[in-house]
Amino acid sequence: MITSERMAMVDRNAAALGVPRKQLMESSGNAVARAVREHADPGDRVLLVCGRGNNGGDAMVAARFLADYDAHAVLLGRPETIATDIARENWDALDASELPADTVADSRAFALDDYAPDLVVDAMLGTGVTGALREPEATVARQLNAADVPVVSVDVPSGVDADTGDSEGVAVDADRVVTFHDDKPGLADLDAAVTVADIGVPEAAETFVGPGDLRALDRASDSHKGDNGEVLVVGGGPYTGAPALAGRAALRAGADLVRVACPDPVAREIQGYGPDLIVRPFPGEHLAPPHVERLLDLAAGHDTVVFGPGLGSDGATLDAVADFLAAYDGRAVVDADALQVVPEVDTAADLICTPHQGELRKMGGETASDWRDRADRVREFAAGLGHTLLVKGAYDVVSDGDAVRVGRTGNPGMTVGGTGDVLAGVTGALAAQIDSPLQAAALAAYANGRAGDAAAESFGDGLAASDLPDRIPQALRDEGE
Ligand SMILES: NC(=O)C1=CN([C@@H]2O[C@H](COP(=O)(O)OP(=O)(O)OC[C@H]3O[C@@H](n4cnc5c(N)ncnc54)[C@H](O)[C@@H]3O)[C@@H](O)[C@H]2O)[C@@H](O)CC1
Ligand SMILES: [K+]
Repeated sequence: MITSERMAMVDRNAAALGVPRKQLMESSGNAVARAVREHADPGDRVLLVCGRGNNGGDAMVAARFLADYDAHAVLLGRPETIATDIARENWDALDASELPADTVADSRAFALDDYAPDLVVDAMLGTGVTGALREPEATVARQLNAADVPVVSVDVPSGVDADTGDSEGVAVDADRVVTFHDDKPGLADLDAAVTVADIGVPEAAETFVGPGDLRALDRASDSHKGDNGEVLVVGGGPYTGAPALAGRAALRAGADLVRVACPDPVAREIQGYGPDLIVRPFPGEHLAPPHVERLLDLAAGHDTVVFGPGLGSDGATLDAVADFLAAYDGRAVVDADALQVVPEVDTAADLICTPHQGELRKMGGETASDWRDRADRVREFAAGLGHTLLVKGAYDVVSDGDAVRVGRTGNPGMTVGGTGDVLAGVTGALAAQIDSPLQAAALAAYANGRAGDAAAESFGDGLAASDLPDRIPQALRDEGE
């Protein structure tokens, strides 16, 4: 099953892999023509009703594959109003090839009987539908539903929401649906036979995080209306730079506000770095159980907590981490030494754990040299743990115990200390903006690697972790769109 939102991401990722949407449309149209062949005989009259979006484009392609039928394409609207370049190119190709095609500008001009079809291909609207069908689509849908003619719908019956199966007004009552790439949740309860057509989307477009995944952020900024979240970084002790790097990275990944809770001496140093980070010091040299109550209060006012950068592995510190996690029920990123506590602790929190492979082994997980084997193991381990894992490596493997995503951006220069702190901060900020922890972690791995790649262009293997945060904003933009 795939939602329309995820399909749009995968589609963009496929284009980035060199399989553009027009090529997918060609496969889709071909699949539609194959379905026609199963339900009608050569010479039969086939009416292809095309909308002005890419759903219509699929049927325009199909018309080219049906030369041995009496096929006729009807565009609902004037050609100038076709919404996408690739649909228009396919319409122009029909026109230039002098294949039977005409346009219907308004509902009064359409009468199904004029075509006397043996079969209708419904390509008015696909996943791009919003609201109730407008005219002339609504009238055409009513005529199709009233007639005794078999209807094959392209991708989804026109008017039906592919994610929910709902329709706000009239929708096409299809006999058969040819849907693309993967089944859609909204098709399950319809009275139609559903065929899933493989249209040649490489598996890599789903597995490897790509520019399409950046859409998760666009959507997040629509729904949160500018509220990009507040992040609390809990870190510092033996190390000072780590929480500051994580905090700065979280700001650059779009968090509205970042506070760093750290021991007094670390706080004084972080304040010296500049005005961007708000510091909430606690007494002593390192985190310990007496600090936990105050941390919990503080955490309650934040969307996510990034736990771990520079905390160290003092016994009292690890006890404090365990106490915190046992009582916390929000969302947190856990990194570095704090990770070893996670498998033992019973927590209601929603955790994203970001171990490197050594830390994963310390948590009881297994690694493997081949990334595919590693992906299987990470998925199993995440399922057992009940949390999301982002296992760092040349290929970063992300899993919530169900789905797996792999980030393959980045370069060997990033083995320098501190890049993990940056990643933890970016993950915290994205997890404050994106609902799915899997998607937030996957995008964080991708953006961190891209920022590292941009830094390597200037500094090669001499890159430093502090080069990364300022390169995160660009790494979170899709320049190819
Ligand atoms: N990977 C993909 O996502 C692929 C998608 N393809 C096809 O592309 C379709 C999606 O294409 P689009 O995003 O262009 O969307 P659609 O073709 O579904 O519809 C978009 C058009 O419909 C209009 N519209 C929206 N709501 C309406 C309403 N209630 N009444 C009347 N008109 C309405 C819009 O103004 C727009 O012009 C898929 O369903 C599928 O058929 C395929 O070509 C291949 C690959
Ligand atoms: K359709």
